[in-house]
Amino acid sequence: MKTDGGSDTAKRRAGERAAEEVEDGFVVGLGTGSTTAHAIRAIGRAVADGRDIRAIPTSFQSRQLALEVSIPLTELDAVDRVDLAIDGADQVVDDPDAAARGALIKGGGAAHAREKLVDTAADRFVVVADPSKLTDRLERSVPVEVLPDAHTTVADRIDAMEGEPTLRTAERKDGPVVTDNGNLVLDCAFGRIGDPAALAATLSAIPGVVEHGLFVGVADATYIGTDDGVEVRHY
Ligand SMILES: O=C(CO)[C@H](O)[C@H](O)COP(=O)(O)O
Repeated sequence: MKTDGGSDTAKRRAGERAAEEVEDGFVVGLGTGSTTAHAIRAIGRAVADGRDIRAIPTSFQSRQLALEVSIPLTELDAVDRVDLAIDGADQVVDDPDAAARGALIKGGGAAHAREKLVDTAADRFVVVADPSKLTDRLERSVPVEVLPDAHTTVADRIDAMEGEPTLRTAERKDGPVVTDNGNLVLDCAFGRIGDPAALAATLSAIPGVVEHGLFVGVADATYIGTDDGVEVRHY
């Protein structure tokens, strides 16, 4: 499983604190990544204690973990509502004065298409993060999932926007990363992103783009695990 710079203690605190928000009868969206994995394990313990919870995973990885800890699974088209989604992030805008406060870059695990689907469908979306994810301005490369046929045409469009697209390559397979949806990922560097909402709209409009990892105005709160406790930001 991919892990980033933050301490595992901080990730665990954030994940377990978010899992406390899951009530009896809830349908919960399960994000992807090492921080969310702590929430999934905690939800598994709540299920083992008799709590009635159903979950919608956002990736093969979160589905496998949910099965391992015996959380009953469901699908978006089988439920009337998703009460809560818990998901990690690669960067979170944490400047109280920034217009884009709470905006995220996601997709470090190439799961951002399903994550965006489930996170935006939820009544409440809680981000779980450690302090290494916080920033005053988004500046990591933005993962862009593309149809395989479109990877060169989308890359050309990104170049024309003065971005730098790089086809994500697999670590233990020759060739590119293939997403759970059978698509490819271009990691697109734009430097410091001044207007994430405008960039998000531009990327969404490119033919062949399935989904990008900019989540703007989507999160309701971020739970930041630290080595001392958990800080909560509400948006
Ligand atoms: O967006 C994601 C996967 O597509 C993850 O949520 C993000 O990469 C954070 O992962 P981690 O908690 O392991 O740092």
